[in-house]
Formats: sequence, structure tokens, C-alpha cells
Amino acid sequence: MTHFDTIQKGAQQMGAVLSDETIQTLVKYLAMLEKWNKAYNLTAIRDVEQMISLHLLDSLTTLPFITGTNIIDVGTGPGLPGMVLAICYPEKQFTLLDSNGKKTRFLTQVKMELGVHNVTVANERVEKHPHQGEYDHVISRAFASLQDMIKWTLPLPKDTGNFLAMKGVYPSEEIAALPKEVDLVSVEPLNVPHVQAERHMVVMTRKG
Ligand SMILES: C[S@@+](CC[C@H](N)C(=O)[O-])C[C@H]1O[C@@H](n2cnc3c(N)ncnc32)[C@H](O)[C@@H]1O
Repeated sequence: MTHFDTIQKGAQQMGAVLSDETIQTLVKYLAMLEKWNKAYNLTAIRDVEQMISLHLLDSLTTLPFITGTNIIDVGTGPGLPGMVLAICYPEKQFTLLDSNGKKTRFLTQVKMELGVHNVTVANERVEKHPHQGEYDHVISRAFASLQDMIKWTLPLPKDTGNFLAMKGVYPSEEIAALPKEVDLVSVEPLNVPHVQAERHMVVMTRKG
């Protein structure tokens, strides 16, 4: 099977409707990730087949949670899940933030080469990000404990916005230690085709 077919089949199994053009752009993004990874060590996963399941399809599980139009992915690394989401949702605006310059240089190159115009790349520490109260969603994957994520990003969502944290196994201890400034909305299991490992999305909102 080609990478195009694997992504198309995986997306269909997850109920995600992606155009051929979107899948083609995702294939190009993965090819760039594989190429840059050899020189810059952007992700521990080196095999493209594994990248499809563990990075790309895993990122696609978040599509239904993205109901707003202005999103920030904090600690995005090489664009996971933010670049994948931006390619799938060209009409929404994505800020992809990471303090690591190698990773943000890669993202800038992807933006230019693949024409992902709805992306703003931010090379800074999230605690210093100045755009407070502007985002519908503050999303992260493999970024920090829920406690640290909230501590560093608390001012970023709009009053109507939320925090979306992608986690592995049900994070009971982190949930028990949630800062008092947020409410837990839900913890939803995420299913990635052919991946056995547990995945969860933790949805939180800022209190009043
Ligand atoms: C484990 S990686 C996860 C990357 C990506 N989200 C993924 O799922 O593959 C965590 C990323 O967070 C970034 N990071 C850690 N602390 C940060 C901070 N305070 N501000 C911005 N980025 C940070 C690191 O540079 C790293 O790229």
C-alpha cells in the first residue's frame, strides 16, 4: 500500500473525511519530516509507516475537538498535532509554538514548501507568549503535566475557549492534581487504527 492509501484507509476507519488534496499534502509533510529527521533529530520515530500511525493518525484523532477557528498548539515539536490539523482545516488559523529552534525552522520550511498559509510559527517559551485571551483551543500532545500546561497557558484561551491535552493512559494522578483555576470537562478515549496503546483527550476550561 502507498502512504496515501494507508492514510486514507486509517482516516476512513476513524471517520475523518479528507480530500485527496489534503492527503497528498499530509504525505508531503511526512516525507519532509522523514528527511529533516535524519539531520535534526525531530522525533524518535524514524520509520514512515510508524510515523503514519503514531504521529499522523494519532493527530487526526483530535479533529472532532477543533470546533473553533483560532488554535494554538503548545510544545508542537515538528507540528504534532498542529501542522496536521492546519493541513486538514485550511480555513482555521493555527499558531504552532515551540521553544526549540530546530523544530520551528522545520515548521517554517513546511509552511513555505507546502503552502500551509494558515499557520503562524512561534519560536518562544509558552510562558512568554503574548497573545492572551485569543484562542478557541489550546492544544498539546506529549508536552507537560496537566498542572504545568495549565500554569503556563492559563491566560491564552478566550473566555469561551478550552484546553485540550492529549495523553496516553488515563492520567488519574494529574487529574487529581488539577489546578483550581480550571474545570475538568471530560476525558475521552482516542482510538488510533492498529495502535493498541491507550490514548486520551483531557478537555478543560478556565473557571469564570
Ligand atoms: C516531547 S515533545 C512533543 C512534541 C510534539 N507535540 C509531539 O507530540 O511529538 C515536547 C516539546 O515541547 C517543547 N517545550 C517544552 N517546554 C516548552 C515551553 N515552556 N515552551 C515552549 N515549548 C516547550 C519542547 O521543545 C518539545 O519540542
